[in-house]
Amino acid sequence: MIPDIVGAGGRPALAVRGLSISVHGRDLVHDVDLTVAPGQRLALIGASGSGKSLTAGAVLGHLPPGARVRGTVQVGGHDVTGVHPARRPAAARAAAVAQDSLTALNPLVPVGAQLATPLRRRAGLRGPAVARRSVELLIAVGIEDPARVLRSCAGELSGGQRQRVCIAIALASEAGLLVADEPTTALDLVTQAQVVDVVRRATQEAGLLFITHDVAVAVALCDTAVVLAHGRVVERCSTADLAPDPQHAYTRDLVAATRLDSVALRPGAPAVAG
Ligand SMILES: Nc1ncnc2c1ncn2[C@@H]1O[C@H](COP(=O)(O)OP(=O)(O)OP(=O)(O)O)[C@@H](O)[C@H]1O
Repeated sequence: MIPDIVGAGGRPALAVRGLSISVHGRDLVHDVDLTVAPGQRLALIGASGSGKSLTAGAVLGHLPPGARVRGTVQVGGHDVTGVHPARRPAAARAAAVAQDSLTALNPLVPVGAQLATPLRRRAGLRGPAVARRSVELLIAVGIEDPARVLRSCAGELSGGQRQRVCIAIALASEAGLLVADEPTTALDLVTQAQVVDVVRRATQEAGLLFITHDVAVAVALCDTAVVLAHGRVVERCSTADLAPDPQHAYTRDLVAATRLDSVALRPGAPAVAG
């Protein structure tokens, strides 16, 4: 039973309970609980190796060979623990945005064709509706010249444009949960702020699980924070309390290591299209 269900319809976008993961017998994630309501943005924060990506992998159904999972993962109210993404019901769909947009996109296939796949398979669109929705999605993520970008391959786009395209592809599947694993890490500060703004606008209804080691980005984008250290949750709080009042020594170290003065990242900062 899940005690803290929140959000529209009484179903959380994501409910993780007692999640433990071992890989080849090594215990790496221990007893993690996470709840994300529709429209809620939760940051899973931790240093490198703390278990963020393994946790995200369990949510998405992408764990490495040799991984064993205990506990449960529910997406949209459906138990998807250990279920391959292709075998999950439509209501339990999670869309992913990865850190490296260059490898996330097929370098040989134009953006238009990559965007059309989830629009046909997931959103059920056909004919001219696919092209119309593709343009709408690219405009929604701040692409100024959607016609050119639809014709382009990944290598012809800037890093910021590629990451916007990846977000558009994730949105195209109309999933109730977006899982973004360090999607801004490879970007410069200004582009990072733009992508944060796009993700913020894109998750008004879907839940967001945002994986990051960067407290500044978490504070700018998310309402809730869960801090992971050595595979265990050491702190959970509102992001508003994270920097001024970190409770755990590990969180204090993460906060100390972060630039919190980035004006560009502040919520409500003007977005620059690119
Ligand atoms: N395929 C794998 N086989 C064995 N160990 C793994 C595997 N993937 C991750 N690990 C180990 O699990 C631990 C957590 O890794 P994970 O990738 O989840 O960390 P992370 O917090 O996402 O780090 P980063 O921010 O560097 O991506 C690390 O000790 C890592 O070495």
